[in-house]
Amino acid sequence: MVAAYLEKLNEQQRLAVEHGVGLPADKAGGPLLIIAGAGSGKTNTLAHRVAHLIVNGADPRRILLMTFSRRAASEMSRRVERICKQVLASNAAIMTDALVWAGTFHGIGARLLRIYAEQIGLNVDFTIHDRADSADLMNLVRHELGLSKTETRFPTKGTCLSIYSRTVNSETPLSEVLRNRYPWVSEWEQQLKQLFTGYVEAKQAQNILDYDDLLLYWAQMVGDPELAEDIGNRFDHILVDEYQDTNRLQSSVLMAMKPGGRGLTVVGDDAQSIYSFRAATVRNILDFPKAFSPAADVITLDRNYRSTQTILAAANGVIDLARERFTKNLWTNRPSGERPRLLTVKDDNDQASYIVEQVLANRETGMMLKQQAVLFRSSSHSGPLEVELTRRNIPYVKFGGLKFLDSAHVKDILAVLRFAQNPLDRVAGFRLLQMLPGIGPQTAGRILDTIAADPEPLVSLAEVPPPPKTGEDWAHFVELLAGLRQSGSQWPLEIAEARAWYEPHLDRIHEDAETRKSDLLQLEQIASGYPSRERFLTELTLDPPDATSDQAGMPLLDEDYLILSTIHSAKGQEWRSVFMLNVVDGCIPSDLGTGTTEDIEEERRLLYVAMTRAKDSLTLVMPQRFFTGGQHAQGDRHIYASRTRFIPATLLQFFETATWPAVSAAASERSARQIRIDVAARMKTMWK
Ligand SMILES: Nc1ncnc2c1ncn2[C@@H]1O[C@H](COP(=O)(O)OP(=O)(O)OP(=O)(O)O)[C@@H](O)[C@H]1O
Repeated sequence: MVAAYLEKLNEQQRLAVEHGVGLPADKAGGPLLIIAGAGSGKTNTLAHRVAHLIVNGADPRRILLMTFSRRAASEMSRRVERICKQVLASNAAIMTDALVWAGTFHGIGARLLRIYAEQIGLNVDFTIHDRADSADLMNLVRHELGLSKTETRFPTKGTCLSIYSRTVNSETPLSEVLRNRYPWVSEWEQQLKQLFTGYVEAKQAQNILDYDDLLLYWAQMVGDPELAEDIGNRFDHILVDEYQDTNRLQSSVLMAMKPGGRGLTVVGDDAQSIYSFRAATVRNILDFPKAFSPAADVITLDRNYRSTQTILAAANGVIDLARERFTKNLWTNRPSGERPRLLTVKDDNDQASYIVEQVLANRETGMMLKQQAVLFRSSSHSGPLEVELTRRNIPYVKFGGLKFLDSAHVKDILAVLRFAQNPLDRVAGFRLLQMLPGIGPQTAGRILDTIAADPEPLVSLAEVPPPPKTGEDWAHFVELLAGLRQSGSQWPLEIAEARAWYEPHLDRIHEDAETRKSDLLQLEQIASGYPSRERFLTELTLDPPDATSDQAGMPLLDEDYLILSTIHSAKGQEWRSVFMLNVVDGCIPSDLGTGTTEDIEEERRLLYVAMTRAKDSLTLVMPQRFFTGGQHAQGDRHIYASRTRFIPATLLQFFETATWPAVSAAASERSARQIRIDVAARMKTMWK
C-alpha cells in the first residue's frame, strides 16, 4: 500500500522522495542531485524524503541533515514529524526527536570536532570566534607585526579577514585570490602571508577556532582516510539543502565522507545562488553528478506551486536575462492574478506611507500581517518604514537586521562565559578584564600573559595580586570565574550568576542600563533552551538569532506582526503579499559590490529570490529620490534614482506600472496652472 503522504506529491517530487529508499542500511541508494526551482517544493520534498526514510526503517540517529540555518533545520524537523505522524502515529515524535544530526554545516562541524578533538590534537574546550572577534584578533596580530604602521596603507582588519576567509573557503592560492578579487592589495602578498601565519599561531595558542576553521579542520580531519571512513560511517544518509550556497571546502568534506556518494542527497537551485561573497560556488551543483562513478542521478523540480502565473512570468523574465543559466524556466498552473506592480513614489517617506496604507488595506480584506512581508537589499533601507510602523503602532519583526548579539552588553556576558570555558581566549579576556574599573589594555594584557603560561590559567588568576584601583571588584571577579569553571556548575544557572555579577558594571558603564537588562533576560531565556554552556556558546556564535524588533521586544508568537526582512534572510520563505523597497539602481544592484560581472549577476539573482517569495501579490517600489546612508539623521544628501537595470523596458510588459499617490488629470492640470513665477524662464533671459 502506498503511504498517503506520497500521493500528494507530483511525479518528480515523488521520484526524489523514493529514490533508493527501502534498501538495507548498508545498501543505501546512490548519490542524488535534486535541482529545484523557486517554490517547486524543495523543502517539502526534502522533508518527505527524510520522513520516508524513517518510515522505511532508517535510523534517525544516523541521518545527517544539513541546512542553511538553524531555523531551517528546526522547521524541517517539524515537517518531518508531521509527515511521519501519518504512518507512525504517536511514535513519530520519538523518531523525529532522534533526528539529532540536523543543523548547519558549521554547527555539525563543531560537534564532530569536539567528538574527535583528542584524535586530531585539538583541546576539547576550544571556543569559537565570530567574525567580529576574528577581525579583532587579526588586528592584534597586525599590530604586533608592525603592519599597521606601514607607509602606504595596509588593508584594514576586515579586509584582511575577508581575504583570509575567501582563500580558505575557496581552496584557492592567496596569489590568485588577490589577483582576481583584491588587485589593489596585491603588493602586500608577502606581508599577508606573514599576517595569516601569525593569526593561525595566535588562534592555536589561544585554543580558538574561527568559522572557517570549523570547515577547514573538518576537511583536514576527513583528509585522513581512516577518520573519513569512521566519520562517514556514522551516517547512513546525508542530505544537504541549499547546495548552491555551499563552497568548495564544504563539498570537499562531503565527498570525503561519502566518496562513492552512497546515501548522499543534495538539493539546490543555481538561480537562487546568493552567497558567493562567502565563496559559495555554483560549480558545486553543476559538478556534482560527475563527481561520482556511475554519475549521480539528477531529478529536476520545475513546477512552481507558490506564485500566480503573472508573478512567475515576471520573475522568469528577470532571470532569463542572466548570463549563465542551468535550470529551466518554472511553470505553474496556478491561475493568473494581477500583474506585479512597479510603483513609483516620490521618496522613501512616501514609500513607507504607501506600504503602511497597503498593508493595512490588505489586512482589512482578511490577509493577516504575518502573511505580508517587506523585503530589502540592505538592512539600512527599512529605517523610514520602521519609524512609520512604530508611529502607527503596527507590530513588526525584522530579520537580518542588527544582530542581537552585536550589542555591547550581550557581548560582555558572552565574554564571561567564553572566558570561563577557555581562559586562553584573549579577545574574550581583554573585553572582560577591561570591564573592571582601573584595568586598561596594558594591565589586561599583562594579566593574560601571566595566566596563559599556567596549565590552569584560572587557578593562576586567583594568585594575581589585585591590580590597583580595582578594589573589591577584583575578588568578586576571581570568585565568579572560579565558580563558573567548576565542573559541577549547572547550566543555565551559570548565566544567571554571570548576569548577577555583570549588572552593577552594566549600570556603571551604560546610561540606558534598564533597556539593556531586558536583553540580558532574553538571552538567559534563550540559554535555557540549550543543554550546556558549550552548546549554547557554539550555536549562538554560529547562527545567532537574526530577528530584532522594536524596543518592546519580540511580539508573542501568536500575535500578528508584519515581516521585514533582508532578501538574504528571506531565503526559503513565502508570503501572500510581498513588497520590495528601493528597486532602483544603486540599491539593487547595490553600489557596494565591486561591480564585477559576477557581482552584478548575483544581485540579479537576489532580485529573483525576492520576487519568487510572493504567492498572490507583488509590489516593487521605486522611490525617485532617497537619502543616502552614512550621514546624521538630518543630513540632506540624496540621490535621484532610476529603475533597476534588471527590469529593462522589454520586461515592462510583465508589470502594472503606477505612481502613488495617484495624480489625477485635473490635479496635474491645476498644478501646471498654479505656477506663479517661471524661474527657469527668468534665468534664461538673465544673459540676453
Ligand atoms: N506537491 C505539491 N502539491 C501542492 N503544493 C505543493 C506541493 N509541493 C510543494 N507545494 C507548496 O509549494 C510551496 C513552495 O514549497 P517549498 O517552500 O517547499 O518550496 P521551495 O522549493 O523550498 O522554495 P524556494 O526554493 O523558493 O525557497 C509551499 O507552499 C508548498 O506547500
